[in-house]
Amino acid sequence: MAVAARAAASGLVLSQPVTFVTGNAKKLEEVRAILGQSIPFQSLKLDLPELQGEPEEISKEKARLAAAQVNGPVLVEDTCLCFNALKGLPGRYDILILNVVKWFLQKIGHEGLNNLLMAYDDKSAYALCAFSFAAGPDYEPIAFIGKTLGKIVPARGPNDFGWDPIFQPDGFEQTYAEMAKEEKNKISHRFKALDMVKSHFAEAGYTFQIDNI
Ligand SMILES: O=c1nc[nH]c2c1ncn2[C@H]1C[C@H](O)[C@@H](COP(=O)(O)OP(=O)(O)OP(=O)(O)O)O1
Ligand SMILES: [Mg+2]
Repeated sequence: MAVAARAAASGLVLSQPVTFVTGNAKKLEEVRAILGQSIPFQSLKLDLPELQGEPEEISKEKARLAAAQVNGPVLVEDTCLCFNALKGLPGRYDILILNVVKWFLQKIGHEGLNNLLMAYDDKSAYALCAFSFAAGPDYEPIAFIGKTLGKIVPARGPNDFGWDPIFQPDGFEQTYAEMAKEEKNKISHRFKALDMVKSHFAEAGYTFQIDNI
């Protein structure tokens, strides 16, 4: 394929679809539903190092690594579940939890995450989604952060996507898992971040000129 991206008077011309880097089928399903036809993309699972730090920095670094590997435009995403009760603890444990939630969830399960908060009155939490877009290896990534506030509850609803059964968004009586997919996709952390991605694409005037070579 030709050069990944080149500057043009009307904005950036991308000569290949954006590669959305993920190994998570459920995420991909939601990203497809939310983006619709707005941004041409394909998905790719890449094994990138799990980084530590602030969500925005982690995300941008992931985009840099991915853009170098793909040699084209990339979109990466990290999702975190953060517990406000743990904020007071030393060492940024809220951030630690969110970075390790994948294996943490596998190990201790929904009940374990509830038990973790048993000692605290504050069950409030937020779901945070960090997307970063890099137009190519020579472009600085841009981060988009979406946040949905809620609380941790005993699991309710189908158990087919991560911590959906234990997260009840503020203003709703249902957990993410109990909500219809279309409902979740209207209010979720992922929706909010992707909405910013879409606006950015529209405002920056990116165009796609994709030739099948
Ligand atoms: O909307 C969501 N609702 C419920 N659970 C979710 C959601 N989004 C991510 N999750 C779970 C999956 C994983 O247990 C953990 C960290 O996710 P995270 O590391 O970003 O995803 P991943 O490693 O499975 O896929 P990827 O290849 O895109 O990094 O949170
Ligand atoms: Mg991951």
